[in-house]
Amino acid sequence: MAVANIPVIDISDPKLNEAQVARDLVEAAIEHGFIYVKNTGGDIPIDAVQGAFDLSKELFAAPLEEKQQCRIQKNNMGWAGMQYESLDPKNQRSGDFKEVFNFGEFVDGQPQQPMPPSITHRTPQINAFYDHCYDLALKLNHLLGIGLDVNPPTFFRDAHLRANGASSSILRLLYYPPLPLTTAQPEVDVRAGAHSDYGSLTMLFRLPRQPGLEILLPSNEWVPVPVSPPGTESDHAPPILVNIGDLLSYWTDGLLRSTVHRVVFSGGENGVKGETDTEARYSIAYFCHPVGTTPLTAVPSERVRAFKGQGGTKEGDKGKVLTADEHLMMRLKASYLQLYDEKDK
Ligand SMILES: O=C(O)CCC(=O)C(=O)O
Ligand SMILES: [Fe+2]
Repeated sequence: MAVANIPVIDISDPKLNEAQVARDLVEAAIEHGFIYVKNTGGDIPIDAVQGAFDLSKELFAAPLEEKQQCRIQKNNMGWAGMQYESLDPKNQRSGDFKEVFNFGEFVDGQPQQPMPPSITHRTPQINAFYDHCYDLALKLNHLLGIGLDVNPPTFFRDAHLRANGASSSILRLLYYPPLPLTTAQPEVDVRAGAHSDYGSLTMLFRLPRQPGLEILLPSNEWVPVPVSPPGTESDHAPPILVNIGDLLSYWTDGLLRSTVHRVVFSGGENGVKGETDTEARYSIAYFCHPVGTTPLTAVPSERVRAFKGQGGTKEGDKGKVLTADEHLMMRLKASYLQLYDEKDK
């Protein structure tokens, strides 16, 4: 079966030509909205990724009461249980078949949401992994600035610097239990409903042989995104999957593509060869957001300007410049109706 034809890019080899890598990254962001970033350990150590998955398994195995003490709040931090979130409420029969835990930005090494007591001893490890993701996200934002000839090329990177203020960036651990084979659950249809991400960009870590992610092509066809695409099978770890979020697409007037994706029970023969979903699936996403007060003003890039001139879109644009936080709030309200309805009354 067809699989997504997403380019694999190596951004960590110091011998590579930075300008060329940046152009390749931008072309992939324009055409696909998704990019595989080779995971050589140069940016994020391989054992840090493995350690984060081990921690995730420990966290989701913690007693339910511990997790319930950390329920997700309006600040988008904390734990959400099975079928709480519905990423595609109009088309789903039931909530997403998954549990998640969202970590907000750490402040002076301290988490900003309650932690299940079983994993508090691992706080420094989560903090360190968060920082690795932050550093890589800065690098990617810088490369996008270079590839788009933004003046200055640090335009996007600077908008993400912690030194300039707090952001809504989130490190999210995801756990998708297997579908019990013995119980007929016709109401369970999807692991994560169709959606696009809200932030500037997302970095996704997956485990070998754990399929399920699909993207929607412009032809309206769903195709799987293999964990280990051709050419990466013998790497020490699968590539990090990077995708452009709604905010960066909005900011660039739609030039960079925010692609709709979902996680399905892909089942035997429909899946990618060598990948199976009879077991629990774990993934880790880092949702990168600019500093909350960043105004999403016109991007100083000829390429972006020319695209806007050709009719690029800015959904929701009513002449008012939104800040990064205002843009996020608009998107969150749509998928956490339950939370916002209860609290806004
Ligand atoms: O688990 C995955 O592979 C993707 C999750 C995802 O798309 C999300 O949480 O936004
Ligand atoms: Fe997503």
